[in-house]
Amino acid sequence: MIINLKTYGLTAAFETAAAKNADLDLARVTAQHRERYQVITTSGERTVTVTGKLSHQAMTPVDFPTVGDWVLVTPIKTTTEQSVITTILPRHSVLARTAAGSDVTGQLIAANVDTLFICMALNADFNVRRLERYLTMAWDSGATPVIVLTKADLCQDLSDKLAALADVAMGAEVVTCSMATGDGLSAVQAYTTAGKTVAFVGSSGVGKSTLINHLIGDDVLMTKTIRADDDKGRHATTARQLLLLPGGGIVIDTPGMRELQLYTGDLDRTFADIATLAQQCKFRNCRHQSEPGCAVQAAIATGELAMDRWESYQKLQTELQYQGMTARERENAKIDRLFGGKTAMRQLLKSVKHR
Ligand SMILES: Nc1nc2c(ncn2[C@@H]2O[C@H](COP(=O)(O)OP(=O)(O)OP(=O)(O)O)[C@@H](O)[C@H]2O)c(=O)[nH]1
Ligand SMILES: [Zn+2]
Repeated sequence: MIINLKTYGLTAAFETAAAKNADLDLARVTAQHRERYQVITTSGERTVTVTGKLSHQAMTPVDFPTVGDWVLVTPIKTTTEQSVITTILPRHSVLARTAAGSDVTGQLIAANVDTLFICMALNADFNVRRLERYLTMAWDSGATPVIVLTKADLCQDLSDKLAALADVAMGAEVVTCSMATGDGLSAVQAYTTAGKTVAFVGSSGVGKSTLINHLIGDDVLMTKTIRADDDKGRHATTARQLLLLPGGGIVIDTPGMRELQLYTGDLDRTFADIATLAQQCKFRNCRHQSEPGCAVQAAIATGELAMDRWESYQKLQTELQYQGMTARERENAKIDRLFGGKTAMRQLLKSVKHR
């Protein structure tokens, strides 16, 4: 079977770039698992690594392939031969994160994304300042941002919110949708046309997975629903990190995108049960570890407070304490990390060269 790589987003520019090395196979990276990459070629999927030369010459993580990259791989002529990536073709967009507190380590999250959906829910999550920040960074990545306002069914003052947005949209188009009613799904689909690569960013819980599942279709949606209680479900669904949509578009959903989501909620409100318990601890500054008279640990012991709930609270709390920054600073820092983008990456490369 011969696969038409245009289905996977191949454009004339990449085709031309690849033609200079006719002895190599053109491929797109569909998933990454540490040093191993899953790629798609005209002859099907392959698991590959990078050549020693590429690895040796790489100065920073941006020199390694990432999901969405177009690469050249060595052909396989015998069944025992192992195909390797020799070249990464120039990227037209790159989503990256830079490590906090360090300017030399960065990590790519995805490459060659055409449309970046910045998702924001039309409930308490709605925050114009945050959106502004996301947009600035998104334009820097090379991808075209589209603002997707989710959960329209929960919104009573849509026109007010749209008016507040108008000032900061910076030329980005705005789409409003609700997956509860299905309204606006077709407006999102209008961007996921044949050969176009899209990705979704936004705070946790705004409805990205729900939207992606609607784009993929009912079958996948069902599997996801069945797996909702299984905390391994997420990994199962993201094993393939570049997905083809039935309508012809391509979605990139890498674990890296998920890991860097912003938690913007109010911890004490989201975890009111834990806040109430904490007030009953013997010591006011109880850290709820092994202090005597700790009501939180007591509740975990009796099962009144589920361990995984306590763990997710701690995880979010750590996130909120992120280097002792204010909520605003922390949020900005996280967005900066998510959208290291070209500018940051260029600086990153420069700083390495100057060592
Ligand atoms: N009312 C309403 N709820 C929605 C809508 N879309 C999603 N939800 C709900 O919002 C919750 C979070 O949705 P997800 O799709 O998991 O959100 P996410 O952005 O993928 O969040 P993470 O999984 O943390 O990355 C789920 O309970 C959904 O059922 C919507 O349009 N309206
Ligand atoms: Zn305590």
